[in-house]
Amino acid sequence: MLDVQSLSKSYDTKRILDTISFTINPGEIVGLVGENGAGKSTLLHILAGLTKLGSGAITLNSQSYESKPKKIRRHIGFVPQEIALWENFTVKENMVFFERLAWNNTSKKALKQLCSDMGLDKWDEPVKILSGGMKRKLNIAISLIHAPDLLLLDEPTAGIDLKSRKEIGAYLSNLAKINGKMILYTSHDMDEIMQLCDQIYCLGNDPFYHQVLKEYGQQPVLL
Ligand SMILES: Nc1ncnc2c1ncn2[C@@H]1O[C@H](COP(=O)(O)OP(=O)(O)OP(=O)(O)O)[C@@H](O)[C@H]1O
Repeated sequence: MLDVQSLSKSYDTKRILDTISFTINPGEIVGLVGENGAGKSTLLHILAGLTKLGSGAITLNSQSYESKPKKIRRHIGFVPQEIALWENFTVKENMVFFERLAWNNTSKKALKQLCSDMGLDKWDEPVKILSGGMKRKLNIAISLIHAPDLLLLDEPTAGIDLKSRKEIGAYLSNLAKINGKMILYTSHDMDEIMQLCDQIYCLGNDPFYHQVLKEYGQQPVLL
């Protein structure tokens, strides 16, 4: 379980996250919504161990971020908003490159299977010729190489077509429901969030988002 208690974060004097608390259970997909600048990426970066928290406490499977940061990092997969791939390398070369940086050893066969499970079958093609949707899928596949328990996705379907969105959604659903992963997901697409997520949290005080959530039949859970 991911347990976030009274987490706050400021940049200079600007308070971005203000004593937020929530949990994510194994098998659960949580959607995070909110206006631009509400702090969604900041929260994901803190949970990925890339940005220091200001105050509060976070534990993953009962281990504290503060006392076991390196150990915790092994159990987290993070897909940033920006696609981060080697454009001149093939899909296979990207997977092998990132596998070497991972903590566990994964065979090429298993890496290829990871890609094809996600509907990415261009194993020997250079990344630069892939569509945006395929690049997104590869980014997600890379984040899963070390078999993390917690997967953090920052707008993983931004700018991609409906079919790829559906494929990614189905894949993430299986990861949660069959493999028991915890998934935290940001998106500006409310339909997608509604379809995919078991729980929706709203960051920030913009009444527009509270209203939209109500229109979708959701009592907004405000962080
Ligand atoms: N490294 C930083 N230094 C100072 N301010 C920052 C830094 N990173 C983010 N911010 C500020 O923190 C606030 C929250 O940014 P963040 O990117 O987390 O929002 P967001 O909800 O992810 O927005 P979007 O929906 O546009 O991606 C913004 O005002 C941003 O300018």
